[in-house]
Amino acid sequence: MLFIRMLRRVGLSPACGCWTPILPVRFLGISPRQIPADANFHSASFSDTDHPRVLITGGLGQLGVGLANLLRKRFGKDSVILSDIRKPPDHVFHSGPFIYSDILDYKNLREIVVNNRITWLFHYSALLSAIGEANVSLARAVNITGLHNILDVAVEHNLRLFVPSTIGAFGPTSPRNPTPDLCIQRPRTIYGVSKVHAELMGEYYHYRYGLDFRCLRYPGIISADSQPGGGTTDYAVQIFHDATKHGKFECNLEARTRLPMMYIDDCLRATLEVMEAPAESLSMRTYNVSAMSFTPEELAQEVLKHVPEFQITYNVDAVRQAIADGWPMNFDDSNARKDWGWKHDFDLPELVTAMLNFHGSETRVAQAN
Ligand SMILES: NC(=O)C1=CN([C@@H]2O[C@H](COP(=O)(O)OP(=O)(O)OC[C@H]3O[C@@H](n4cnc5c(N)ncnc54)[C@H](O)[C@@H]3O)[C@@H](O)[C@H]2O)C=CC1
Ligand SMILES: CC(=O)[C@H](N)C(=O)O
Repeated sequence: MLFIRMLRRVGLSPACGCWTPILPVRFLGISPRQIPADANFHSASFSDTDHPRVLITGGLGQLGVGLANLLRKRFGKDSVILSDIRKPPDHVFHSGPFIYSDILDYKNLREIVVNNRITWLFHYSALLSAIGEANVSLARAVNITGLHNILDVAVEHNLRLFVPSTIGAFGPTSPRNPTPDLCIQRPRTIYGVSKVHAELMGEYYHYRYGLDFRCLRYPGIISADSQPGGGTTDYAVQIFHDATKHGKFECNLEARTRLPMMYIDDCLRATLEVMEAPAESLSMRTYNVSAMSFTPEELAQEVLKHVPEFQITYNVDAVRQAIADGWPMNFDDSNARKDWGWKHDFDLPELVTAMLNFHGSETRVAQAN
């Protein structure tokens, strides 16, 4: 009798031995916080359509604005709300709905989801690898406690949830060349530990409560019109800026440090594709995605083809180098390619051309003014 009561409490039926989805619903309180009447909602219409209604957390970092642009093209401007704890620049504020949201404030998150009838959530808030090592307790709060809030709000409101993971979810004892989806994961940064936790918690909530959790492990992402937020792969963004502006670049990783990388357009397209993939095509809930892999000296050689006077020097940052030395060198993304048809567009030459075109035109505009 006692045993049956225990089974019921954890949601197991003694007859079939199977799980029933008892939700981890928190105490239902009413948040004193209301979204101000003058919030920048651009008269969002929430009439029922086939389109998802999207919330992006941590949306003012390197990737969020680009993701909002892509999703707004597909689902309509007012269907996608960008949020962050920072103040948006004017062009972002005027490009579509923006709202303040601190992922550590659960009631505020729930209020936003309810008031805007959110159906898809892209959870981008995080402290990245290098900045996380400089502030472990904040990284632990944002990346782990914040994730718990996101998971709970997603399961409570039946959201489709995307959480990005990273090459940083692997460590020195993982196979590094190539790194498959399923292998040893013993990262040595708080960032990596929090991302392994996110992968496992998301998958657990999927199997335990039916949460539609989807996760891609991104490589280092390279973008032209947004700055990286404190990672180990940041050099591969800064190099283009310095090459066009100064003709030289000081790299904080060793010349032969090989890491997987991806152009932002590929990254954001992969994110939308996995979110739109039919559930039955997903044999897993966490996938590696990859495009290319290079070292600083290989990247510099490619830049040199366009900027003949370009020079690279090295001044190695010990923290970033130690992190990079434990990360994958090549990423095996064959499961993503097989299951939902992932295919990258940008290899190293196309990436370098796209980045230099952007920065070159910016520099020419600046010189003309
Ligand atoms: N950029 C990259 O190369 C890669 C990024 N990713 C993941 O993609 C996601 C987005 O990355 P990025 O845009 O590069 O990050 P980022 O560091 O540029 O931006 C993160 C954003 O989170 C916000 N944030 C911090 N604390 C918050 C809080 N308490 N509540 C709400 N927002 C908060 C920050 O204000 C910032 O705008 C992250 O989860 C990151 O781990 C994964 C692999 C590679
Ligand atoms: C690869 C990542 O997750 C990020 N760019 C970082 O370097 O921390």
